[in-house]
Amino acid sequence: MTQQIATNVHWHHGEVTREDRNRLMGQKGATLWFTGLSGSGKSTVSVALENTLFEHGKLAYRLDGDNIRLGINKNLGFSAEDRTENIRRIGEVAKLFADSGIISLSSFISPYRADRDQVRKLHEDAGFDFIEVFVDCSLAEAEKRDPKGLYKKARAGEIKNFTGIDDPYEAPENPEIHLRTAEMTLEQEVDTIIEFLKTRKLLAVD
Ligand SMILES: Nc1ncnc2c1ncn2[C@@H]1O[C@H](COP(=O)(O)OS(=O)(=O)O)[C@@H](OP(=O)(O)O)[C@H]1O
Ligand SMILES: Nc1ncnc2c1ncn2[C@@H]1O[C@H](COP(=O)(O)OP(=O)(O)O)[C@@H](O)[C@H]1O
Repeated sequence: MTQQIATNVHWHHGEVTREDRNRLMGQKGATLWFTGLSGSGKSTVSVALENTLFEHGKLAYRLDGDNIRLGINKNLGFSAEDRTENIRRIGEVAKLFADSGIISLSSFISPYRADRDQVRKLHEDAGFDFIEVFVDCSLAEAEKRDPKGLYKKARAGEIKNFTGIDDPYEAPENPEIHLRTAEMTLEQEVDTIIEFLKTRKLLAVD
């Protein structure tokens, strides 16, 4: 947990409440957290889900590893410390999205269980839904797909500390949603998530 350095700072409350925003949006702000190996399908599933939600008048916003690392987190690499800081910052951003009434789709390898649990706590302590989605396929399958050619480079020693090759991935023990992407179609994966969101009553407000 990064220490608070600035002192004498306090959260400033507005007059429009979280519930007001949710009513305006006709949905409940929440965070879906996609975790899995590179090439497991995190981005593919979140893009398809965003499309389906949009078609149904629901607003989601994707926070994606590569995109975030080109901007807000461009000063971070892939050491364990930097991955932890990457996830910490994204967790805070996702929480702001949840507060705004938007459903954020956060797709990061997020290899460390403790880092994901920290983001979960951040959300749940503030009363936000945090839905961990384990995007699961074997290393062999991810390597066979190799959509960006990164496994090939990692095997050739051109990328160091590559998750699954010479860096760890700690699988979720109790994710809300478990997608086995070598056995399910993309459509089944999206349906599974939509059903879960409906069960949690996140796609409507009373
Ligand atoms: N060493 C190493 N290990 C893993 N991944 C690497 C590495 N170097 C670059 N990349 C590319 O960066 C993407 C992963 O970034 P993340 O922010 O999701 O990583 S992490 O959560 O901080 O572990 C990852 O994206 P995805 O393939 O979409 O997972 C890769 O494109
Ligand atoms: N059932 C499936 N779900 C998701 N992706 C799949 C599936 N079957 C095959 N794929 C392919 O696997 C690759 C996953 O890549 P990507 O979504 O970029 O993964 P990640 O974001 O986890 O790195 C894509 O080329 C996608 O077409």
